[in-house]
Amino acid sequence: MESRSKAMETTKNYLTTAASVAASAMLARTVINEFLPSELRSLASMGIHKLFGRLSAEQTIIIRQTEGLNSNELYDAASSYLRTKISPTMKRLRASKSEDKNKVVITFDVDEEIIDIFQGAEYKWKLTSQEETQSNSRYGETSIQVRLFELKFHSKYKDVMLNNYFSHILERSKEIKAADRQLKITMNQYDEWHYSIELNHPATFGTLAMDAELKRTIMEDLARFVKRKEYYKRIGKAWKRGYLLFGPPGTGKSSLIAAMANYLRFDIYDLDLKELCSNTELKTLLVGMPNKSMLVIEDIDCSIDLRNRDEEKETKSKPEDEVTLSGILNCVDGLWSTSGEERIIVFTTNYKDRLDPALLRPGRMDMHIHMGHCGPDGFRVLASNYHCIDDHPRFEEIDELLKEVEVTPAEVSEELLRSDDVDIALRGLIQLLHKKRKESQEEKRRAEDSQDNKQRDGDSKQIEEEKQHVESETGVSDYESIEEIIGDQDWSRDV
Ligand SMILES: Nc1ncnc2c1ncn2[C@@H]1O[C@H](COP(=O)(O)OP(=O)(O)OP(=O)(O)O)[C@@H](O)[C@H]1O
Ligand SMILES: [Mg+2]
Repeated sequence: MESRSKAMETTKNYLTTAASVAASAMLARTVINEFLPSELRSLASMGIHKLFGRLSAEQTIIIRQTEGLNSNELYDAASSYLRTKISPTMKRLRASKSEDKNKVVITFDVDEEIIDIFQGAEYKWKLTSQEETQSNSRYGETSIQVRLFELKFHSKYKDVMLNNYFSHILERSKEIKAADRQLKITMNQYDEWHYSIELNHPATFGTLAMDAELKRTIMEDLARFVKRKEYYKRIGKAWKRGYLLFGPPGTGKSSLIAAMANYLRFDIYDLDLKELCSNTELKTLLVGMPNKSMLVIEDIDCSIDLRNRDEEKETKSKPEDEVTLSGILNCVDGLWSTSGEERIIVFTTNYKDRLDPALLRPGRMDMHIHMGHCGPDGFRVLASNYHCIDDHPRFEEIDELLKEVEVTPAEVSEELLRSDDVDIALRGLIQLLHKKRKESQEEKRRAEDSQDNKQRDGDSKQIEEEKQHVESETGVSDYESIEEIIGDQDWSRDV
């Protein structure tokens, strides 16, 4: 009896150890032969054969939280990765939040299973926990709980798993961690990246009011850029991309920069050129920037005189005591930071026409983005941001006004924020649009009047000149009388 239960227990243990299925099969056959009546033997043998056929194809890999004293990177990566695979059908989940993060993290609990499909193969994950004894010189033997993942898969996918699946998990977990990371904005003082603060700008492409088509183009451009490491290598170009944002104040240039950083999960390096004394200092700062970061130079037209490159050439003999346009161009062309990769460079300006054509030349800044006044697309986004509405009886009227009136998204936002009551807020906006329309009509009228005045001034000046000319030629001082004198004469021939 004792030997029988021992044999059964051994069989059970073997059954759970997929790596030793062949041995288990042999043992099971022995058990069948020894303990089952002959008529049941053939039936049981067939069943066991099928079962082991299936099990022998299944392999299990154990991924422990720690290996000895070392933490296991693969376990951490799998934890992050599997978090993204949690499905609503799972019965037991765990929730946690640390004080320094403002997010609740959901993970799955011990004994829950997750099935993941990768490159056509099925991987079955289960989190388990087991008690182990640990000897310690101080406390002697203590028991600890060790977490581990059991990963089961068909043995034919073993190579795929070892070569691709684990690296996929490690790669994805890096991305997930990057997405969870708090973004920073770093500023320079003189020639050093001096202090960083958390970037908590809430702008995203979703909340940005701009032409829908332009928004889509920018998002696609960014997404393509980050995927193109190999492409840039192949064409021999630094893995960088430059954007020039231009438009009047309050049209969302800085908001777009924040949206780009939030979208790519890149830190921002906000460079104040006025803090710098030379191109060398500029180089030092660029070299000190990490990968996956965004260099931002706002109001580039105000930071440095970028109008006349010829002047720069003329003063070339001067010591390098300022940041020059060619310094900036080198930074755009990526000459000083060929070691760095995955960089975005963004310049902003309110006045594109003040920039040197060298900076605007094709191939220099990859995309020129015009941030314009608020149109119907932009207004819809703002109405949804501030009042969670996507339609309202007054939208049509507003759309019509927006076609005529130049108003910035910042001005529209301000009106929408004035009241929680959407009707009051929209009424305020309509009043603003009417006021602006009136102002611009008056301005137009004034401009036309001044044009007329100029024309009139010009005419009277011309008349005055003609008068003086006639005076000097004829000695007659009264214009009326000149007309009388010359009468029908051919003036040009006479004069
Ligand atoms: N396109 C936009 N979409 C959403 N909100 C906007 C947009 N433009 C402006 N705003 C609102 O107006 C505020 C000011 O906009 P922002 O600072 O982005 O403008 P800017 O173009 O950078 O102006 P400046 O030229 O003065 O630097 C933002 O915080 C935001 O609330
Ligand atoms: Mg700005």
